[in-house]
Amino acid sequence: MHTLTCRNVVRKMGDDFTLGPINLEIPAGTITAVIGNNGAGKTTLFQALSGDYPGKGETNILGHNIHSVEAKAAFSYVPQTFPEVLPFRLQQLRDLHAAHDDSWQDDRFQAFVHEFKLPLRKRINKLSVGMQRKTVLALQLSRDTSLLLLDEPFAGLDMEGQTQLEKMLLHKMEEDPNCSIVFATHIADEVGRLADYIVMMKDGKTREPMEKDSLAQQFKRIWLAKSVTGVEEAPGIQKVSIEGALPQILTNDAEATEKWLAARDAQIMKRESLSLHESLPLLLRDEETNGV
Ligand SMILES: Nc1ncnc2c1ncn2[C@@H]1O[C@H](COP(=O)(O)OP(=O)(O)OP(=O)(O)O)[C@@H](O)[C@H]1O
Repeated sequence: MHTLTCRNVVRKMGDDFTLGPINLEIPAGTITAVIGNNGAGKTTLFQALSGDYPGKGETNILGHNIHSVEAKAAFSYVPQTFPEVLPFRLQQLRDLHAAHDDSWQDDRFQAFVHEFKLPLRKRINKLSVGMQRKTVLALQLSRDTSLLLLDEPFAGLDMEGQTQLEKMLLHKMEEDPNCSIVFATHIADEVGRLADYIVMMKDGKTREPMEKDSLAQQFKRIWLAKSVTGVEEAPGIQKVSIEGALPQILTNDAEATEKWLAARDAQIMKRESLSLHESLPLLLRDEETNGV
């Protein structure tokens, strides 16, 4: 079952940038990290997924069109900027949700207020940028919804806040195993700790979601017993260097590289998977080279 489906979603932004066409399916019970370099279109994608745009194509949440009342009730959205809440006080927004929002969970809200130490009676535009984000996270995550769309939710949070948010998101998944979370991030550690899937963006387009764990199989560092002629041209090769006396290669397609090496009787001394800190930038660089 899919929590969110997108069919041929296209949004033109001025003369220079077009989002899509986006075709995307987010399975129930999964966490997906959307990654991409600055300007790749992540925020524009989140605006499109939330129905916050006049564009083409169709987005459904739990089978309901994004513009329907049913769909609106089924997801929470934390955008990158939120000018509409700034003039209010958190208490006023809490009262509004408590009175009119069937999905509102006040005990969860009180827990957020306590954890994030949120002031209820101060105008939100008088809070620091990080506190403003915590405020909007508290409001949106206190709604009992099946899909969380979070555009860079960790940006601007202090270290304690990042850890708290991470715990809250994992707790939400435990409480509601059919819930889905889609979040944009530039932080490899958050991808590592939270995501099941990674969706990569470049030039307004998304690639097929890939399993995070598959990256460790694909991206490897391999040490060879001696130099192999033409190894720079082997499939998947990202970099060839000498470490100590041993030639070292980085590959984004370990299986194909090792097949190529085996055909030349090259001896492998050691191999290790790359951390996400190393593999994600290579993945994004690869996109720059190969296109999507
Ligand atoms: N209102 C607008 N009018 C015209 N172009 C826009 C508008 N808003 C965004 N864009 C363009 O859309 C493109 C994608 O921007 P977007 O903010 O979605 O990227 P992003 O991946 O979220 O970037 P970042 O990682 O820096 O947050 C950029 O080239 C940007 O200039």
